[in-house]
Amino acid sequence: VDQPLVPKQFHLGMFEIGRPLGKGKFGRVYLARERGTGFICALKVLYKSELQQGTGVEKQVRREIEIQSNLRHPNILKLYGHFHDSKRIFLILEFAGKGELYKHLRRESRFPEWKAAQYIAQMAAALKYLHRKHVIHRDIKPENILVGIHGEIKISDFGWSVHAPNNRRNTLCGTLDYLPPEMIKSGSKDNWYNEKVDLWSLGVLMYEFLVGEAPFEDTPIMTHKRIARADMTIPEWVSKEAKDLIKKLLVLDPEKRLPLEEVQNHPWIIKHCVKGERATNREKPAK
Ligand SMILES: Cc1cc(NC(=O)CCC(=O)c2ccc(F)c(C(F)(F)F)c2)ccc1-c1nn(C(C)C)c2ncnc(N)c12
Repeated sequence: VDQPLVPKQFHLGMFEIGRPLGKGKFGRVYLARERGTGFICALKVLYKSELQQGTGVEKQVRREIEIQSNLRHPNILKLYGHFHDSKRIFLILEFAGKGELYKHLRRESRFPEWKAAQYIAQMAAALKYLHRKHVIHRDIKPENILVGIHGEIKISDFGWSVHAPNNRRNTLCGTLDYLPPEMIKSGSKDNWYNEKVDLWSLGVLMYEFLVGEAPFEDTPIMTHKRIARADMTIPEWVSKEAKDLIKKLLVLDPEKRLPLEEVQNHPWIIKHCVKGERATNREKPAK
């Protein structure tokens, strides 16, 4: 694939800044076009003052950029490069033409099984790629997923949370819904660095795609309790194949969760994602 944004040294003058796309997690995001090639991208502006000061973070930022720059997968938001001035860090990222997945989910309230299956298949492929590179996402949720111009999903903010200054704040303030049992139980944290945490969150994501709300959604205290017991009910109108896959991912013992290869070969995925006669009829013709 030709890499349009090749130069190692970027600077602000190289870009025409377009409309603001919104506020991202750490900064403002603008549509931008690289003057030379006309390449469209998303430019994220972060204020150094907002990133925790102190040497630790600078190192982490560099490591984060290092990890993200050499990841290349169709379902992972590409970081093309970065540059900074005295006050700001600029990230040049892939433009996701259809914006935030969670907005689509809220608007449609829940996804039909064929669409949910396609998204979960893409997530499994992206997570398999990340895990092969020893990157654990640890923050899989609809808010961290964008949609590309062709409807394909793009995971972002990956690895970022593994290296993020895991001050309890951003873990506690964010939703508990997606945290696996091993991350809410106190005690040994070594399970936090096991990639199986992403399998649990994939199960939570699949449930939320199909049902429109997270499986353990409740008051924080109750969510905590219900996650620790994997206490959820799946509505009877969910297909039995989908129920089967959810139950094989939302398993308390990390070692017993269905591996990504088997997720990709699960009957529910095969039924909806294999092109041609076996795929069930869909609203949209197969691309
Ligand atoms: C631009 C954009 C970026 C991201 N993800 C990230 O930036 C991850 C964090 C990161 O890569 C990172 C890497 C190194 C590093 F040092 C730091 C640090 F420490 F400095 F913070 C952070 C997620 C989404 C969007 C986004 N947002 N939008 C609109 C919906 C607002 C969009 N609409 C269309 N296309 C889009 N791409 C977006």
